[in-house]
Amino acid sequence: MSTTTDISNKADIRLLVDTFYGQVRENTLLGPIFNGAIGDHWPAHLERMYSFWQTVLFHEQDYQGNPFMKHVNLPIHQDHFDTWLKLWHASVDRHFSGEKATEAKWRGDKMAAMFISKLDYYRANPGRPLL
Ligand code: HEM
Repeated sequence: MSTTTDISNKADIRLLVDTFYGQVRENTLLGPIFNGAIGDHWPAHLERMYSFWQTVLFHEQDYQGNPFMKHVNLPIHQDHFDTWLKLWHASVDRHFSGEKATEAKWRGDKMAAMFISKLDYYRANPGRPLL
């Protein structure tokens, strides 16, 4: 029998996001990229990420923004996304199980795949917006 419960409220999202970015910051591949871009704005970044996942998982319009464009100029490739996903899945599994936990991992997978595909396009076609 499972000993963990599902993601069910904003406190759960905070725990998940805090766990994930705690791992990210210590990761030798991802840590320098995040710390370089975010500097001393971690509290603001975490607040945005709580809102983002609240919107994605619970359909509450808490987050507004254009996540992809924040990644366009970062030096990130497949191996960074593989590591991001490994840490994201591990953070979800560490605390939660159930429908929302599965969805959180699935959404991470889909958005990472979409980011990689769009990054490939932007790098191959500089100055030519997709839309
Ligand atoms: C290689 C993997 C990734 C790296 C290194 C990365 C890095 C970053 C960094 C440095 C920022 C802050 C940018 C800034 O404030 O200037 C950011 C923001 C963000 N990232 Fe990522 N990211 C990655 C993958 C993802 C994925 C897969 C998702 C979606 C599930 C995601 C969602 C977001 C969102 C929502 C923001 C906030 C955008 C805003 O401020 O409105 N990231 N990311």
